[in-house]
Amino acid sequence: MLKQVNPTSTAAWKALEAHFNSMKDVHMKDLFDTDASRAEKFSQTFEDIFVDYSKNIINDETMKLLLDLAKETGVAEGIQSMFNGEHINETEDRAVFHVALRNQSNQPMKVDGEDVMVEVNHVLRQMKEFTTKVISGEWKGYSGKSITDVVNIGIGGSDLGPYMVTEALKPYATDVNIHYVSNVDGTHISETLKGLDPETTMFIIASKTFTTQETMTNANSAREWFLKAAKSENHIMMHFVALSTNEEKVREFGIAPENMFRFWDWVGGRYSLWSAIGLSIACNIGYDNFEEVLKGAHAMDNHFKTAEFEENLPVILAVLGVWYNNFFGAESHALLPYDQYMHRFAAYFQQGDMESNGKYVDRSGKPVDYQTGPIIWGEPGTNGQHAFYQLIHQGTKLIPADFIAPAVSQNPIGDHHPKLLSNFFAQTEALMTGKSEEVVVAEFKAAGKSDAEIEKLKTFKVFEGNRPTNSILMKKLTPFTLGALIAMYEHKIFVQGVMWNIFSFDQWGVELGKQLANKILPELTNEDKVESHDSSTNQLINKYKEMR
Ligand SMILES: O=P(O)(O)OC[C@H]1O[C@H](O)[C@H](O)[C@@H](O)[C@@H]1O
Repeated sequence: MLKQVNPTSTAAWKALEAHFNSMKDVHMKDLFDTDASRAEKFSQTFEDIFVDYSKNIINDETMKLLLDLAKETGVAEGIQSMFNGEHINETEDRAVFHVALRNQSNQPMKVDGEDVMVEVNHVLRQMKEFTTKVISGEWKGYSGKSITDVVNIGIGGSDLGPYMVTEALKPYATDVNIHYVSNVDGTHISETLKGLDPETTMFIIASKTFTTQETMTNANSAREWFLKAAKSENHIMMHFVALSTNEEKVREFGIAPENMFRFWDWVGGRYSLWSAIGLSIACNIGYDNFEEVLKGAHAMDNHFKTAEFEENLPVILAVLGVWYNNFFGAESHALLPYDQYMHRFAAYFQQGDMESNGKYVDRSGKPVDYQTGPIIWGEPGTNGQHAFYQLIHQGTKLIPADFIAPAVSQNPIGDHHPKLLSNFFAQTEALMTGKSEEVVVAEFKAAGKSDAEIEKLKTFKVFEGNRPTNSILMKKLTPFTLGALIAMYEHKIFVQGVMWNIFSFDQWGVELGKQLANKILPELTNEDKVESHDSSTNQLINKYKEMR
């Protein structure tokens, strides 16, 4: 079990508060000027991933105290508890065992005394068999044609991970086209089905619970669309498979058990791309590449489990986040991949991080009196530069950011990649060094501006700098590297949750809206005036009924 420690009650927290007072006005530029070994010291390599975290407002003492905080709050014990399969998701009384899904070592991993690897490997074999048949064309649709298009219907954890990964690994895609439908907005499925042929389309209904309104609605519409052409319900088995933990509901929907790919309650939705939920990934990039993703994650799991905190990438990134979140008062954290293929990376970790650590009640059930999870956001570079970087450079809010890029482009045309990476390096440099008034004035003078003009404009052109960034450089965005990168962020989130004394693996906060939507839905289907809500909600519902 995770031990309960209020982080603010620890000796390390108190020491960090005092230390913060001595660091808050320090400029990183001075830290670099006075320590030639700084970049090397605050960098860490893992396989093909190089992380430079030297552009943070930290010194040796900061890192020592932050790692002390991790130790005092029980991170080492927490890691052990997770890998031991303990029920650390206490409010749902479940283990948190996605690490078993990518356990490529085949060492037994037990939950409640049972080795889960037998079933995990069984489902992986089932996935391999299925995807090999689909990709090779051996799997035939009802009219005898091979499958050309696979549509994954799911939402949240049953959509974001597979969608992000298939986008990120597009260069590895086979001829099977992949589509994702998540939104209950009829537009999403309608637009997706346009141009698809029922004879050659396979639907993957991905839902851990198999009760999610959006997914079931989309699945039913897909079924109708399919049956319109296929006519007979007997044909469903050739075109619909299910990924779920809920066998009964899958059967009720009309999907045969042999077309069901199982996973288990110890797999959290937002940590499930490694499970059967990854079937669309394997259909798209092939099973062997999917296995490479698992291998990369497994390698990161081993690093996380065994590396000293001083060299432990997820731990280092986690404590840096705590530093800004809890001492500098930063509200958000930006993920900025300089790789177009990673355009869904921030969206994926919005769920990963915010659904995990967006909690104001601690593990004892009491409201916290300190900040927990940050707002995660971001867009791929260089698009973000031309949109929101102004605020990162000169706004009033501190926004720590991770810059992520591959050294080798999958599309090395002309000088695109050096240009892309020159922007990455320039932005992180500029965010750190800024631009002083002296430099601004000198530039104006060189351009022949008058003293009056300089006086009028100079403050607008000054950059304070001292904006913290982590630079994550990988050799190439391969399935293995992506797997490791995702696992690194997953574990970062876990470490932060332990340090904040919250439960990172439940998500009660999404329930209320769902409940109310279920209450409102029947009110929308009749002509009665609605009066059962607050006046604003009544007004909106009645307005909608008037307008439709
Ligand atoms: O996979 P499903 O059971 O359909 O759940 C899909 C999503 O539903 C909810 O929104 C949960 O908060 C998410 O964590 C989950 O990923």
